[in-house]
Amino acid sequence: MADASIRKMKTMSNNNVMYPPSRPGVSDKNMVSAKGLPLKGEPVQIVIATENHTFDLDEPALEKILLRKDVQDKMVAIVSVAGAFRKGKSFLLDFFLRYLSAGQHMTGEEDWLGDDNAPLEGFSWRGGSDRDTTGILMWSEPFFMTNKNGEEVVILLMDTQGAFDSESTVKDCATIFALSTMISSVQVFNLTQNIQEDDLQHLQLFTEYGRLALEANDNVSKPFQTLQFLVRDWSFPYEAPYGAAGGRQILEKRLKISDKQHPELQQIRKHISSCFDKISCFLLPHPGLKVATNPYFDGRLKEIEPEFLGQLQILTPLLLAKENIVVKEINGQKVRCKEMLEYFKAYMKIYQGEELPEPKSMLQATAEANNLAAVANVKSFYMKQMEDLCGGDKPYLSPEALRTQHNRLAEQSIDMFHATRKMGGPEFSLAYEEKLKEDLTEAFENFSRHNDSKNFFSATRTPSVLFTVIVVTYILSGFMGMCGLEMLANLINLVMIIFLVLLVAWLYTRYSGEHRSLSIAIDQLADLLWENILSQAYTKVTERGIQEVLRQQGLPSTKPASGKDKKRV
Ligand SMILES: Nc1nc2c(ncn2[C@@H]2O[C@H](COP(=O)(O)OP(=O)(O)OP(=O)(O)O)[C@@H](O)[C@H]2O)c(=O)[nH]1
Ligand SMILES: [Mg+2]
Repeated sequence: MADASIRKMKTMSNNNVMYPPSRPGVSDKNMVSAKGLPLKGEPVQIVIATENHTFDLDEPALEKILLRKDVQDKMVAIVSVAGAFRKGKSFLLDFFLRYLSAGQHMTGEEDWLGDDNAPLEGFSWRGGSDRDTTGILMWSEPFFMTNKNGEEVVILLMDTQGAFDSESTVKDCATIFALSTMISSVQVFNLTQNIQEDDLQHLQLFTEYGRLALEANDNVSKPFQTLQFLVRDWSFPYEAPYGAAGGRQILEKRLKISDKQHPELQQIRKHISSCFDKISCFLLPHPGLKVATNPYFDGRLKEIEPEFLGQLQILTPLLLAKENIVVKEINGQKVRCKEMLEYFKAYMKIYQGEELPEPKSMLQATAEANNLAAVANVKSFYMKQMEDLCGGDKPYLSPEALRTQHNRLAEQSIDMFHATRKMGGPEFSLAYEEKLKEDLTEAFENFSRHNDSKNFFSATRTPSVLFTVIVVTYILSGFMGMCGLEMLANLINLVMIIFLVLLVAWLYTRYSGEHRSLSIAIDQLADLLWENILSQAYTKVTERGIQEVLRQQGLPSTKPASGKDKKRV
């Protein structure tokens, strides 16, 4: 209640006096329902929108509603209204409140709209172009009803933050819509004037975000229950009449799938149909200019067009009458209030966590897709060229030649990436270009390794090293034996046997493909011996051999100049 008052004051101070004040009603002590009875309850902020674009659940506030003694064990029906901002969602919910509070005292088909001069109160609503509702609010007072199956049901009303205002990101809008769709048994999708293709696209994006959170990807069970398209200010009653029948007509037209349609359009429609158990539509007339443009309009009936009120009297029972109310079900099980609290907490956690991908704006998503496709295309060009050069069955290529070819192809690939038309501009593409360069370098390293493995000498390095050690130790042990150094000879013999065993083990692992870690360890040992001892000895021996040949031929030595010599030169 205090929050609502603070919010009211904020709205008034943020926006000029030109704007009408919020009408939370709750702060008015003398708030009365249409029938003259006090409207019990207040809007409670249960999901709070924070400044850093995250949402927090006010658990104690929600517990206060759902864990009330007379409520917690009863089945629950949650009706939510969601859609773009400033389109009369909260205003509509206040009529739902009137219906439900009058229903507690109604005996039959009475006029629940009530007094012509009573201001409309309940959830905060107001005129003006800036957003009003933030996060998610729930009416504190549950309404009790016995449905057509004789089950006692608690009805809760939920108001949501409007989508597409200038302060919310795509993720914010998707989170509120998805969360309210997951929580509610009836989601009213509030639109104005028509059902447009972009409305369907947003619905697809938001419901997919919700479906992802539920992990209901089996495509068999439908993740959500009832979706009620509500078209406000319907201006073509001569084409489709106001109300449910006209709604059905328009919905059929908009959700029709035909073979002639582009697959993308078909896919949107299939997706929406696969998400909800029941989809319907209702066309509401314009409520009149006073409602839409008068800043001092406070919701009294006498200023609203009778045609609008007439249709409202049809729509409201369609959603809230005991024969129509939809009990919340999850996985085919009817849910009680106290269970709903747990679901609420669990769903909230998913949206607060990191595991869901971030929904993006259409341009950003398209630009990302463009750039990724360009990277993939260029990479496949590079891979194909390199495969032709040094792939699987191609012979060994000198590392220098391979690097030259790589440099040439990498340059060509980057040029190709630049030349590909991509959305998002050069700055956006920069990160993808960097990634492409990294990928090409990594691919080149793999090609190089593969090429090296084709080199006979590097392929036979391990057995050669092991064999050399065996021969040297054999000769050495013989020599030591001849010198009478039996102990040393035995020790060297032991080393020889160890290396013999290593050689056999290496041959076995290479032949069988088993114990690969042992093979890698032996390779590493061989590399170590080669790099630290044998290669140096080998270089020295070959160098000395060359010098000897040159000396015999009477040619000058090719020995590298020492520090002193260099100075002299
Ligand atoms: N044209 C038109 N205006 C309406 C209708 N219903 C309510 N309004 C007006 O729309 C304005 C906004 O009403 P709200 O109920 O605060 O709208 P909202 O969708 O909750 O707005 P946010 O909370 O900002 O998302 C008010 O001035 C209402 O008088 C309708 O059916 N058609
Ligand atoms: Mg609102």
